Amino acid sequence: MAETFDVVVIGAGPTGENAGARAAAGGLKVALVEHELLGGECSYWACMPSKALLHPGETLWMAQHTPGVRELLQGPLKVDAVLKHRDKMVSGYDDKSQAKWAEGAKLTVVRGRGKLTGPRKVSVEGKEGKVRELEARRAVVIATGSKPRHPDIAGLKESRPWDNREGTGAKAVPGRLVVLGGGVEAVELAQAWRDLGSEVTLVQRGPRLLTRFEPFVGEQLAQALRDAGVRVFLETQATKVQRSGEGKGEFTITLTNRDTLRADALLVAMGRTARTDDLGVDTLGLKSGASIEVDDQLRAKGVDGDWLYACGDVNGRNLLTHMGKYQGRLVGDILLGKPAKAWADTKATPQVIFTHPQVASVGHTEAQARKAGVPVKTVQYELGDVAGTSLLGEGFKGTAKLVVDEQRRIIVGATFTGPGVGEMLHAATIAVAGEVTLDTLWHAVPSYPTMSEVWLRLLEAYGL
Ligand SMILES: Cc1cc2nc3c(=O)[nH]c(=O)nc-3n(C[C@H](O)[C@H](O)[C@H](O)COP(=O)(O)OP(=O)(O)OC[C@H]3O[C@@H](n4cnc5c(N)ncnc54)[C@H](O)[C@@H]3O)c2cc1C
Ligand SMILES: NC(=O)c1ccc[n+]([C@@H]2O[C@H](COP(=O)([O-])OP(=O)(O)OC[C@H]3O[C@@H](n4cnc5c(N)ncnc54)[C@H](O)[C@@H]3O)[C@@H](O)[C@H]2O)c1
Repeated sequence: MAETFDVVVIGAGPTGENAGARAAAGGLKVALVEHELLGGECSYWACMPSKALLHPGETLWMAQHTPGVRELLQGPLKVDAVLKHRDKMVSGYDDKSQAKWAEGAKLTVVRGRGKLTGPRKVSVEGKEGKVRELEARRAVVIATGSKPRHPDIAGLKESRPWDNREGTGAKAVPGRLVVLGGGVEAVELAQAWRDLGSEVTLVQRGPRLLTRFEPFVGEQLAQALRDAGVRVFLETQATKVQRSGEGKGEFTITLTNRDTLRADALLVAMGRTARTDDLGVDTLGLKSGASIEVDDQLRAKGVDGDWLYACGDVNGRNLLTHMGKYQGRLVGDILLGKPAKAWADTKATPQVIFTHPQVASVGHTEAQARKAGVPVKTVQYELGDVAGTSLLGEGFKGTAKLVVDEQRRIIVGATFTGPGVGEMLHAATIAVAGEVTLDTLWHAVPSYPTMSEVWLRLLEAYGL
């Protein structure tokens, strides 16, 4: 006999937790199904550990630019202390505190692997093989996240390389690390392990790093990584990977430019795919292993009856924790009968890359806005020319760029590079999501002497 709930959520990452908690707060009876740790990839093997590894290096970098402080510095980071800090940030890979939170949020946690067995029906197989059948009166929400994509490179899979789990969780610093990929994960983890003393080589197939961002971002970051001692190969790919010692020894990586790299660890950071294999979506006519396409109400396209929702990484709209949480909250509201529609994830998505310098962006790049037919005017200003930046540290640089819809006189995109710019981003997110006109922004006066004064300079450069 099936256990009945109003809503069954499969996957208890940040997205599933938010969807479930929102629905439960409104009075619905919610089951939250999880087969690993409550908190998902983000809490244990992605956002939290990577930022815990990056922050000490960034603090050191800031200190190295600060007269009176840099003279006090003695030597490199204390590796043991940084790794201990990382372990604390992932709660020792234990989800006890998350389970307590779920209880407080009135969620019924069902441990095991969830699988759709028909409309509104989910079967959950626990570790010991015991199966529980669940039935949802209102809806099933898929929030199963994503997993690393390993391209078809000869010998790669057999060599058992690192993915984000080892890349954020390693217990020791590899002497030589090769990173395949030039996206967000690649640059952050290349930076983190370099800061901790590894000899890092990054191999990117594209002409620059971070190709989804404004071109100056990738160029500046490649330079910053090189200055930090990372070897950066662009327009290069790995063609073959070999490993000695029965999959435990040294890696040999052959590149398209005929170079051969040798390494103690190899990190694959080449994108992610939706976790929909073995989920039973094929029984509903959806493609197993592919993202679940959704409408703006996060309803799975191609499934009748308004009962199947998908949010977070699994729908492929935006692979970011805060956007998954946003979608989760919207689904919770929709299930409570409130009018809600996702639009921030197509026009006002913010993202921070925690390298040093940081990268922060929201909305469209210039190229994306032009492609969307927006009448574009752009303005750019060097962050180093703002008084607040020079006070923050000697020789700090960076760039701020606004993409403006000239007709509506609103900002449709903003990008910043520089020290600590992540904390400056929310002002831009408010301007983009709120469609605040430039004439109103002129009266949003930034404090002196902060880096935010770059807003004034950008508006002046626009012509205000
Ligand atoms: C190295 C790295 C660093 C990152 N850093 C950031 C960052 O700084 N900021 C940011 O915004 N984003 C970051 N991201 C992206 C972020 O991790 C994801 O966007 C986020 O985890 C997505 O949340 P989710 O809940 O959709 O999926 P997940 O966090 O993947 O959670 C899905 C959950 O579903 C469970 N599950 C899957 N299948 C089943 C099943 N059949 N039955 C039961 N349970 C199941 C999984 O065990 C997991 O707990 C990073 C990613 C990586 C790889
Ligand atoms: N701070 C953050 O917000 C943060 C940090 C890490 C990851 N994330 C998110 O996690 C997701 C995954 O990150 P990611 O860096 O793996 O993905 P990504 O899509 O950002 O980058 C993938 C990289 O792999 C390369 N690549 C893909 N296929 C390839 C192939 N066959 N051969 C050679 N190169 C190939 C691409 O050129 C690109 O450089 C992203 O959506 C990202 O936004 C976010």
